Amino acid sequence: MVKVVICGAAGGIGQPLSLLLKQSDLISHLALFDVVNAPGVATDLSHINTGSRVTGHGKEGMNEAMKGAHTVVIPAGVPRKPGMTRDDLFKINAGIIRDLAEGVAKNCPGAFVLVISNPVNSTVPIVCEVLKQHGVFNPKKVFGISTLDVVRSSRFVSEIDSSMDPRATRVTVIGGHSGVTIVPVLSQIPGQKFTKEQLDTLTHRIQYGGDEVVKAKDGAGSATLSMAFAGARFTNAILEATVAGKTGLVESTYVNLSADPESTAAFRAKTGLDYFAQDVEFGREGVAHIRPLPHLSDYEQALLDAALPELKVNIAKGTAFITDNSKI
Ligand SMILES: NC(=O)c1ccc[n+]([C@@H]2O[C@H](COP(=O)([O-])OP(=O)(O)OC[C@H]3O[C@@H](n4cnc5c(N)ncnc54)[C@H](O)[C@@H]3O)[C@@H](O)[C@H]2O)c1
Ligand SMILES: O=C(O)C[C@H](O)C(=O)O
Repeated sequence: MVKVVICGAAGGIGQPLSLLLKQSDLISHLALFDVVNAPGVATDLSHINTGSRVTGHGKEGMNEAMKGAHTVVIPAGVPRKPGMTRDDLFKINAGIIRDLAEGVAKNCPGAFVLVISNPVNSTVPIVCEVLKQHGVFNPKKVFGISTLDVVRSSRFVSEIDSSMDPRATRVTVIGGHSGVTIVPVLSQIPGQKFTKEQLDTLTHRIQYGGDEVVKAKDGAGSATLSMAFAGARFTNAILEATVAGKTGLVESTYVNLSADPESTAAFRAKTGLDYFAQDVEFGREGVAHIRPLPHLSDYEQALLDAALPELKVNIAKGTAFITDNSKI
């Protein structure tokens, strides 16, 4: 039995993500949890003729939804409006994520937890700290989904150079998931010959792609459909590795670096960071290996240097929200 829970399943991301995951043959039970409209979304999806059973769980139904889950995907919380940063969402989303992480600790302590809710740089540390407090933290099983940065990179690169197939062009994106903390490693794309001007354009577009959508939606939220696509791609990769035992799957994702202490020791000592997005190889237990940093061009090294201070602040803020009672 493979039960996957979507928290925030009736939202802008939650609905299309649930639809995409309803198509997975690796899921036997899709449990949709939301404080509004979950039963309606679940009943609708339950008529689709794929193998999984779908259940809906409203406001009081978190424990029931999470009981025995294999994987918990979290797109719950508020999205940005024009003029806001992701960090501006912390005030509301931090408490939501803390409560959901409590639910994981109590109901499915061994589950894989995939965090979409922003600010990802801080919400992932919140989840990890809550699980630590309950004595059930396994760093190999908690992921911040930064796949949308990778998806955007592949697409935007192909718009500048039409010889690059957006489906086949894999771009490693390191750092975090907000503005300057998003560091695309474009120099590693085989055969790339971008000019400095193209690199500037591409890098800015990848770092601020989220703002492009927020602006275009003009107050009606942020990326939902492209995020659902990215979230389904990431969740399917986790399921293929952990349920089906498929090897060789790699995604850039934001993780606690203690998931692979050996491979990340030098980087942690140099930067003092406990969380970072990097290419991760998946295995039966989740993180099998965090790859060493790819070779960075001088241009990318400067981007990384600019990312580190903000990342550090974001991580400390999420961590303190759980560990420092004066911050609650
Ligand atoms: N990681 C990424 O790349 C990425 C991309 C896009 C959006 N996001 C983030 O995802 C989050 C959701 O975005 P959206 O557009 O789907 O928002 P939305 O407002 O459309 O949906 C959020 C849903 O969460 C539900 N919710 C709120 N509190 C809850 C709780 N305690 N338990 C369960 N459900 C709860 C709401 O009822 C709503 O249905 C935002 O924080 C947004 O910034 C992240
Ligand atoms: O930009 C946002 O607030 C949503 C998301 O993080 C994105 O990158 O689209």
